[in-house]
Amino acid sequence: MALVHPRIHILGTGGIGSLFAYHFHKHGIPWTALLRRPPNTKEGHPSLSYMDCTALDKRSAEPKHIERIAWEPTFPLIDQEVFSNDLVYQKKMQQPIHQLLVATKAYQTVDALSRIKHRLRPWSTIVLMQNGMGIKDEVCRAMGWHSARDRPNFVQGIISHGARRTDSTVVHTGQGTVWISACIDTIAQSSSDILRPKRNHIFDERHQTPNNPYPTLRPLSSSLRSVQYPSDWNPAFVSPFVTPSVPSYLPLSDDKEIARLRTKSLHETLANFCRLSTDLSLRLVVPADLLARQLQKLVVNSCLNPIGTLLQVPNGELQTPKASAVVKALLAEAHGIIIQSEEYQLLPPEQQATLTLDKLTDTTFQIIRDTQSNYNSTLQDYRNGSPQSELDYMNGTLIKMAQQSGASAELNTKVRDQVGTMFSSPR
Ligand SMILES: CC(C)(CO)[C@@H](O)C(=O)[O-]
Repeated sequence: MALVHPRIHILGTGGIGSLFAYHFHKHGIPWTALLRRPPNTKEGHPSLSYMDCTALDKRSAEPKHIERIAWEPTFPLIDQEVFSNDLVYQKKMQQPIHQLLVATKAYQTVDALSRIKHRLRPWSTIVLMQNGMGIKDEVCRAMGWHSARDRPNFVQGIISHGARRTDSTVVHTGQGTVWISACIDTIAQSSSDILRPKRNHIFDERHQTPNNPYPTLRPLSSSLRSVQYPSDWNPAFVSPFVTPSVPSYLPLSDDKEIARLRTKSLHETLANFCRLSTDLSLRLVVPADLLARQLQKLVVNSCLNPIGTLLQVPNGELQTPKASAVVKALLAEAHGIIIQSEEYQLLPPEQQATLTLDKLTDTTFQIIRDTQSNYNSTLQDYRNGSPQSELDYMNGTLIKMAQQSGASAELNTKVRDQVGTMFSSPR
């Protein structure tokens, strides 16, 4: 029997969301784009083209087309009028989402997720693939997911590929890497367990070597494979007047059953992403490894993005003596903040050793050299007219960490506020 891959829903179909969409399509993984409004196509079916501008081989720059992609609107403004009496549409809009990739801007996440909250279950798996930190906690607070039992699984990703979407074409502009890991629920376990992956059913670290330091996904046990997701669609609920916030499934009362469903969904989601390992240099890492990489990226983004944005220059210009002195001062402050943070304290010594000031400085200036002709993403957002910057999830996260530990965040506050003023002024 052919293997059926569970469907992935994608929220945020800009460059990164569409890059994943193309690769899911290539690997036969069904996916649905959740769009703000019905796509504007003559045929009534959207299409997506993929253009690889990262390869030297000119032939690969030929666009590859995907026709008739599945889509669902999430913002039923226009749709309310068009579809409010359509029972099939109503039914579709209530169906549970088992796997969700979130690739919106960090500051759009809560609003976008709140529109599909009624379709998420405690065993759904949400993959956050965005810049910055602190998004998961903000989402859980805003959705009222206070206990490990109500909230879905979370997977955190870090991506360094460059991609942009123009109309229906996604252009892969820079080869990079994707790192993903499960977020182990901090409520369910004591803090010393959080980053100890050997205790869970997901990672297999037996075959790691110095040349291949990555764990593999444990095979899904046959007992979990046979677990069925509750079929929660009750046709009696099909009504044009269904209120999305009313759950249309009978909540499960058995904690063990919920835990089994969660493990199955988490595993299936990671397995779907791992199918893109070769195409997108995607690496599954243990949670401690991912957290260390997130902290490193947080520091790089918090020091490079605001200065490049305030000066409105490409990354390479940050090597001038004046600009690099400011970047270095920010780096010193950011380092002082992270080493006093709760997150850093959770890391094992080998991961803490990757976050010294010298290493962070070397990495930041290496990235500046590697991306010298690029404009950083915050400056691109500014030039594209975004109403808000993602710095609240970069420098803003460092400032929150500093408030908790009592470290100084004077410079980070200053640049965050200056960039905030820039974004709120007319362009
Ligand atoms: C690495 C980076 C700073 C390069 O521009 C990128 O993460 C960005 O633009 O945000």
